[in-house]
Amino acid sequence: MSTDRSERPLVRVDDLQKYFWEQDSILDRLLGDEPVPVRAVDGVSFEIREGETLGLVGESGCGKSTTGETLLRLQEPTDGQVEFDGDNVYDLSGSELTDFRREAQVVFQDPFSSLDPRMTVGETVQQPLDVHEIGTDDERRERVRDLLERVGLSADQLDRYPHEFSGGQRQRIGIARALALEPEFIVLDEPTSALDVSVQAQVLNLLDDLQAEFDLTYLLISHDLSVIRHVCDRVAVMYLGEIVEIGPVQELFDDPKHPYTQALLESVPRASTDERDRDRETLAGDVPSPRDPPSGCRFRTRCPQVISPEELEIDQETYRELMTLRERVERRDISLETVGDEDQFDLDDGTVPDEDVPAFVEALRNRLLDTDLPAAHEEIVERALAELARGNWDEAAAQLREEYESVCERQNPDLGNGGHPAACHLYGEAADRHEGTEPLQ
Ligand SMILES: Nc1ncnc2c1ncn2[C@@H]1O[C@H](COP(=O)(O)OP(=O)(O)OP(=O)(O)O)[C@@H](O)[C@H]1O
Repeated sequence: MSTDRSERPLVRVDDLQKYFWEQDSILDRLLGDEPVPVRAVDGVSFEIREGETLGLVGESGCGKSTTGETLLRLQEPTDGQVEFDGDNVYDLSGSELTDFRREAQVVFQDPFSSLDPRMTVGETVQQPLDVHEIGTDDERRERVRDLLERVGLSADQLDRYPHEFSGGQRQRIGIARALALEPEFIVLDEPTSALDVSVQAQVLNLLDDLQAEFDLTYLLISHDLSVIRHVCDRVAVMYLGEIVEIGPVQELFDDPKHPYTQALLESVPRASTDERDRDRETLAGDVPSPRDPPSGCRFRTRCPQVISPEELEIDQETYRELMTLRERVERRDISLETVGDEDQFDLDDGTVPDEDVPAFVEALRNRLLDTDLPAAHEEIVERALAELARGNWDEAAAQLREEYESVCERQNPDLGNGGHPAACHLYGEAADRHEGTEPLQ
């Protein structure tokens, strides 16, 4: 947004974690199971430079809001550190904490629920001034009038209630309230997502003007790539509680490195049908649960560029099919009872009689895989499926893992440093090893 930016970080987030425990089911508690946390934010590090707008983008549920709220200390962290202007936010108390609460503000998505319906607009905007005991009564009222006019409302509207305003006007009220204490930093959490498209641009322009006028630094949380592109200086991309890529906005849009960023950019709706078909392929599958994220790279279960072991020499599509097969074996998510024609195989004790194993394996293989495999792989798969026929799920999983395990599931790639890092094995050591073998796409 602004052009006059310094490189000095105003906010420095270091390995921030926020886990939630409170949503364990009653059944879990009755059974006395160990609570399993929701790992909403799982070790994120980034900086926000003075005067810049950093965008935080990712699908719903990836931890954007929790990151914003935790770094403002609206939520206590599970671990990690946030420095604001050189001080660790979580160590602050007393007047230092009060100062931080003035300097760092938030604007929420939903102007309907974030404004108290029983308070007039004047009271809403004045409340932070009252709480922090800034100025005399007259000075506070004067400041509220100025603020309302500054955000494009009229000072005559002071005594009205939120329901008398449109969505865009209510968001302006939220912005005026956030500005009341002359903050340095504002977290904008989906500030325009609840607004009509025509109003969105006006509110974004207002935020841009205010940033220049008051030297503000923004963290803009949005799932909307067009908002990010038009407003941000740099962008951090989040997936399942982690930052997978961060870089200058233009560079990230022109040259996205992480397969997740590439998929996000390609999934922006386009006009032509062909493109839309492609989009569906690029971000296939559901986001895994943040209670039990995949091992290694968290995106690997949906990644179209998973790195296969070096010597395999099979294409990406076939490898992806084999990975899916393996995951199903590991989860025991294959119904053996329904293999073949009705009552063809007798599975009374969970195993197939020896003489039926070859026919069972053939029927199961044809049900599970669409692709023809090179002979060596056909053999490996059939051997593993024969273990299933004998009820040996763990052995089948072990055999498949030994042949097909990817570096992407063994190691979680680091984000690294520099101007535009991406947390992906395609850019790490595995990439060097991979060079010159199979094409990745
Ligand atoms: N108070 C809470 N208790 C338990 N789990 C929570 C809580 N708040 C958030 N979560 C979970 O943490 C994860 C991250 O949520 P968060 O709201 O930060 O994501 P988000 O990227 O901002 O998504 P959205 O855009 O939908 O708000 C989600 O799985 C969410 O269900």
